[in-house]
Amino acid sequence: MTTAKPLALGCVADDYTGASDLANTLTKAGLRTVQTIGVPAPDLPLPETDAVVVALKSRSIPAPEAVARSREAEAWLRQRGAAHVMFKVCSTFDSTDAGNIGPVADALREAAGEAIALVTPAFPETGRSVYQGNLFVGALPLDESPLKDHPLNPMRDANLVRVLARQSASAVGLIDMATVAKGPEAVAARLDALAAGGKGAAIADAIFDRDLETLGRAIVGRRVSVGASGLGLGLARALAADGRGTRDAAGAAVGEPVGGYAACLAGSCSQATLGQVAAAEALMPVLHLDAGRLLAEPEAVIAEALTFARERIAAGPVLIASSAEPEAVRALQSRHGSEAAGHAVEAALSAIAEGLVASGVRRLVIAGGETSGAAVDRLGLRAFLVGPEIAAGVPVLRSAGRPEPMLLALKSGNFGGPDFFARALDMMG
Ligand SMILES: Nc1ncnc2c1ncn2[C@@H]1O[C@H](COP(=O)(O)OP(=O)(O)OP(=O)(O)O)[C@@H](O)[C@H]1O
Ligand SMILES: O=C(O)[C@@H](O)C(=O)CO
Repeated sequence: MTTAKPLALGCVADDYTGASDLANTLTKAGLRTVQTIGVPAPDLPLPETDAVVVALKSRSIPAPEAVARSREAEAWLRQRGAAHVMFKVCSTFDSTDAGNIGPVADALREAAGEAIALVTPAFPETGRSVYQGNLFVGALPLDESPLKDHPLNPMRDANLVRVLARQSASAVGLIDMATVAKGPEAVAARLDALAAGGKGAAIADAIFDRDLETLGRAIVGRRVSVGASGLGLGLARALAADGRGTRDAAGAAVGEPVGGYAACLAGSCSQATLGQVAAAEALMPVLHLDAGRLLAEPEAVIAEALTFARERIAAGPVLIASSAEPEAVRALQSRHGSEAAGHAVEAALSAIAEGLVASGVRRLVIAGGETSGAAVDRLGLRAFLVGPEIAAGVPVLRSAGRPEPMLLALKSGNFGGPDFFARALDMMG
């Protein structure tokens, strides 16, 4: 990576859509940002940038591997001058009692030589708020939201002090709203008091962007933090205010149209994505994959999906979806196991992505974090420049380091409105 000035901010994201979400937020807040896929190889030419988000696919892998990959990314960011490294996690705190938020946060805090790390997934733009340590998705506590049915990590407890403590070696404290409302100095003092009392992590309340700006100002001079894009917003605004940003950062040029065909893939089973797939039926040909048959005879299902696409993409975009309602997902998982079913479907969708690109697709919309990660890895994409925002948390991305550029949209499962696929394709045209 060739960049002259030291990075204002380094970020390590635990999935690709989350990385895009954060890169979008940082760009809008005034930091020119590049998203890389993994730690970039030395030969990867990248523009001068204020921030780098290193995207990993580490949310649902064994914790020791997630820790190793995250520490490698953190070290790379420090070498490029990042004084602060933020570990980007899901705004719905997607994790299990095995991790990986706790183990990775512990490791990055230790690597940074910090006594305590502030942690908050609050992201008001998408309706995520934290109060008394409890995470709300809209008006619902996390454990009453659709996230309770997540295929890989169903969230069954809204109290993040408890959730993080179960997966962390650190004792976990709380920075409550009353403290946040007093301003950054009060937050910093509370952090130091918790550290003195033996806490290694502190869940911070936040409901509005102003709360995140307070948190950003409180920790911008420290070396590590953990959060979703809301905390990224707070840090970016603090850094931009200190002159560390770029005036025209928002919506970095996506460059000339990339041409080629367009296609959409959906592996997310979130309620938002299910609604988007349903809305797409009126706009483009949609193929619903039979996940049960896909596990039994993947090659046949992949070949049929690519035939479906090849017969139609010259006339316009198509959508290929494995997305299903929770009860259907649970039925498949009960027969094959959650991880095995998930990984098999991801592998099939990534093979379809490869076949689509081989058939001339250069504009690709993908719904789902794990699904996006599998497809981007299969396509060998190495980095992205951040373009205009399609929907909250989802920018247009232009591939970097690829002979024939592509445009992508990597949509977190819960993000976007019913017209997301249409909006994305329109902005990538
Ligand atoms: N019909 C299905 N039955 C069972 N599992 C499925 C089915 N379709 C997709 N999956 C799996 O469900 C998981 C969906 O995870 P993914 O991260 O892609 O979406 P998401 O969790 O909604 O998005 P995000 O991580 O951005 O919130 C993947 O492992 C995918 O392979
Ligand atoms: O923070 C979020 O909700 C998203 O960026 C995400 O991480 C989904 O995988």
